[in-house]
Amino acid sequence: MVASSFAVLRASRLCQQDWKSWARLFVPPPLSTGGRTTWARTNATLSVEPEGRSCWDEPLSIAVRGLAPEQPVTLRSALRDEKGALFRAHARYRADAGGELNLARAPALGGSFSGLEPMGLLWAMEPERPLWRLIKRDVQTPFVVELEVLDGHEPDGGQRLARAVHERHFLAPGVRRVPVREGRVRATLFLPPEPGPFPGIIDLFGVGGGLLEYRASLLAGKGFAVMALAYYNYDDLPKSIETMHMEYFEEAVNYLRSHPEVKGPGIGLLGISKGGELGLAMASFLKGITAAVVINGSVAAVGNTISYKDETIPPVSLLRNQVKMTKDGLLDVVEALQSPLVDKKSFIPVERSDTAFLFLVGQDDHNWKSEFYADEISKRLQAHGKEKPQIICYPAAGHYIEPPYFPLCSAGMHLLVGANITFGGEPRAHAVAQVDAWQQLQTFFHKQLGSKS
Ligand SMILES: CCCCC/C=C\C/C=C\CCCCCCCC(=O)SCCNC(=O)CCNC(=O)[C@H](O)C(C)(C)COP(=O)(O)OP(=O)(O)OC[C@H]1O[C@@H](n2cnc3c(N)ncnc32)[C@H](O)[C@@H]1OP(=O)(O)O
Repeated sequence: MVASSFAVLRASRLCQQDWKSWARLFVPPPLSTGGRTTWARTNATLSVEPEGRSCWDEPLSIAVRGLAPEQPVTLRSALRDEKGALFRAHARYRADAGGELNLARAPALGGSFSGLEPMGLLWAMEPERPLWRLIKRDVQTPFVVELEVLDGHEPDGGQRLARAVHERHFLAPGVRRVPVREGRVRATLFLPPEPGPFPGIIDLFGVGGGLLEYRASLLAGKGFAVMALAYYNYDDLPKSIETMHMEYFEEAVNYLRSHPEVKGPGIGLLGISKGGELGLAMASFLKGITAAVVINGSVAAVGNTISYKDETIPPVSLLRNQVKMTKDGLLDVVEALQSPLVDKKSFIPVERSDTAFLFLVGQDDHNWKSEFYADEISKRLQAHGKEKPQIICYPAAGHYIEPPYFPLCSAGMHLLVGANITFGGEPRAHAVAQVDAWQQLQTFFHKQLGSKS
């Protein structure tokens, strides 16, 4: 791993609105009636559809009924992650002439977002704890989202008129979760409801390691057999890694390809960030990979060597003097990796691959130059007579392009750098990118891997 001497920077200025007391939410203040319109309606109802529960990647229909005509209200949302960190959003609205408010038709007038954003109360959530990323660790439990309607336009002040609690699940009904401990492989396989076989996909996250299952579990709900694969910092795998041995990943590919519920002949790969870089290396060195989706990946080995049999790809040089400081006191490392066109030995030999590629690129990725890497891969593949990859670029989207409705993580601790860095992205554009990217990658995998036969 890259050694780090950077002190951890405190970037609390980035922390969004500091809500003084969560407890105050539940203690409505008395209504002032002296000469002012009293709007509060105790018969207001908040409806969320589907009712009670849904999958995290499903859109919701949110409406309030029983308000006064043109009544100003504030909607608030909140959830806690499994570490107890609170994420919240709020937006100001006005009811229509009939005392109704439908988020599919009414624009938000301000708050955490503005304009017509039916899912803004989810994607615009911000962590109370600075630089904290919304991560789902246990996919067998939902995130519980609390929604509230408050009288007036003061997010901390108005009387609460209605409330709803909605569970956002990560396992669609019937999806099976199977822990995998086969040979050296440490993973979790998610299988759609029977019967199979299903197109198979290996899912890889990035630096930090561990075993994140939420993307694989959601994708299994779309008809794929998806194996979330750990490669370090999990179970009996190494805590850190100097060299990424492709033989480990080969074992995982072979395991999935030979699974009785996985349709052949080849499988798909999905990787983000370092996971995208690894996906590219797997597609270059290993057999049996028909399709790969790389989300903001690198074409160079970064931070560690990649090895397969007697070949090694050394990491690109770090350009420490290119690390910048943002006005928010974060490091910007986007210029801090040497180009693989200069450090040529660090360029992953993609030209050897017969895999079909889809690159999903956030054009405001500040982790590294994802768009440049995708373009260079495309040039290299075509120069070697290989199929031109599909590249989809998302303006103003940052590094962590997640499944729909995950709030943007625009900055945070980077374990490889050892400091808080900016990951880029503008919340609304990033939310749009996530919805599209999720659909695009499913369409791509269905086309390349075939639907279940
Ligand atoms: C010497 C100078 C160097 C100069 C360098 C110069 C240039 C470098 C230039 C460029 C470098 C770019 C290289 C980038 C390459 C790779 C890019 C990526 O891969 S981006 C990351 C993508 N990764 C993932 O998506 C996987 C994320 N997974 C994880 O992080 C972990 O699995 C985990 C979810 C955190 C779980 O792991 P674990 O159970 O072990 O976690 P812990 O609970 O023990 O926490 C560990 C650590 O993480 C902090 N943490 C935990 N949860 C969160 C959260 N939700 N949000 C923010 N932070 C979280 C936690 O506080 C712990 O931190 P600490 O130990 O400090 O307390």
